[in-house]
Amino acid sequence: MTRRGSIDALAARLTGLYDAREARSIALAAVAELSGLSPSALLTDPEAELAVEGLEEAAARLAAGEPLQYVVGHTEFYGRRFAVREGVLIPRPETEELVDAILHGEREARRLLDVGTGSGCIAASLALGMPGTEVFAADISDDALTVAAENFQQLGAAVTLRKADALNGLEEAFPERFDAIVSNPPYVPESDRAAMHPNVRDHEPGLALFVPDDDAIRFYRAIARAGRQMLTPGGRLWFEIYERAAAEIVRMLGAEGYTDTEVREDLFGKPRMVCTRLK
Ligand SMILES: C[S@@+](CC[C@H](N)C(=O)[O-])C[C@H]1O[C@@H](n2cnc3c(N)ncnc32)[C@H](O)[C@@H]1O
Repeated sequence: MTRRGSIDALAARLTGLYDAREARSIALAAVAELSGLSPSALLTDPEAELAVEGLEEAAARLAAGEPLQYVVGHTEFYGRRFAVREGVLIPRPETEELVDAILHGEREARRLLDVGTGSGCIAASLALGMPGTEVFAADISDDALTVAAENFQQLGAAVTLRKADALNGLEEAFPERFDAIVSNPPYVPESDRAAMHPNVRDHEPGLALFVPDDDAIRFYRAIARAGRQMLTPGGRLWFEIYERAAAEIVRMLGAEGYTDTEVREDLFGKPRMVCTRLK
């Protein structure tokens, strides 16, 4: 088949699951990845013959709704390649903004903790971007801990990784004192599950995404409470948040003893990040 033919055939299989434009861009990225050619090389010589090993298997997985990043086994985050697979959340571009804000806002930090590290994307980006800072990371999921450890090793990121429950006993798992605690915790209310795109809902781990509707800010509250003991005086919390929870999180942080709370918007203009300081 020609290069164009391979892309067209895959895009046709994905249409319905994705809109036509997205289907085409996923097909192009998948064929590029599997053929080892760049998307621009594929497009500049579309009539050249192309034999791609593994394309049929990849196409079947994509047509079943599996995200491209799981099928190819990696994604890009803050300029680096991270391994991802089923059981671990695929890092999102909004989270790159959180990393960027911390790299600029925590230049003096000696010790940082990332709670709910997933693929390790935040912790590794901070460790590599702040060579003088000791970085720690926690997750409750064994799948996440395995993938994060692989990514830290592959990227040469010096991160101390521990299994810990953010909702229970975080202080005991991390007796060190931190200048900042960072988290992009699960924050999607269960009632939003049905409206999510099936490739997220049916393939990414529920443990990484969902919280009960009647206590959607539970992770923020638990980390803020633990932070009173875990942070150095004036230490800061950095959270990625669900846009609709911003006001409730700000109120809770005030009640838990934090000050100078700031809500920042993401590239799409939605409240997405909170930074606050222990009084
Ligand atoms: C939204 S994901 C974020 C992953 C990664 N930090 C990122 O930004 O891509 C939330 C993470 O929290 C972890 N998690 C869920 N419940 C937890 C708990 N009780 N204690 C610690 N981690 C938890 C999940 O396994 C998942 O890796």
